[in-house]
Amino acid sequence: MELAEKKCVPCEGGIPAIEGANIENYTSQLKTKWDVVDGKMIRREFTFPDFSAAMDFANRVAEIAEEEGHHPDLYISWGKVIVTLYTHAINGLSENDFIVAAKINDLS
Ligand SMILES: C[C@H](O)[C@H](O)[C@H]1CNC2=NC(N)=NC(=O)C2=N1
Repeated sequence: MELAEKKCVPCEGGIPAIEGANIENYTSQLKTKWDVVDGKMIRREFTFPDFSAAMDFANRVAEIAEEEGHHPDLYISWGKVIVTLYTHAINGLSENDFIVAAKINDLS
């Protein structure tokens, strides 16, 4: 099943983080490139013509996050949104991060 079709599973810890070569297995399923940061987060920068368009995008990301119960860190500035995903409960990456990334990719 495609990542974008999956639903996040509530995570309160107790599962191993996705690491090493397994991260590549997931990033390769994403339709655009997300950078892997410190081996435990994925990040993508989105650009827009102005602040308002960036804010609109961030609000659509927020809707996905609330629907999925899994929340990215968002940096919003003029014409730019940086989305960082990791699973706080395990201080690393879980499948939830890649599911939300795939759904965010489908916004643009
Ligand atoms: C039970 C519920 O799934 C958790 O509290 C969720 C909420 N959103 C979350 N978002 C992220 N990014 N990491 C988490 O560990 C997390 N935990």
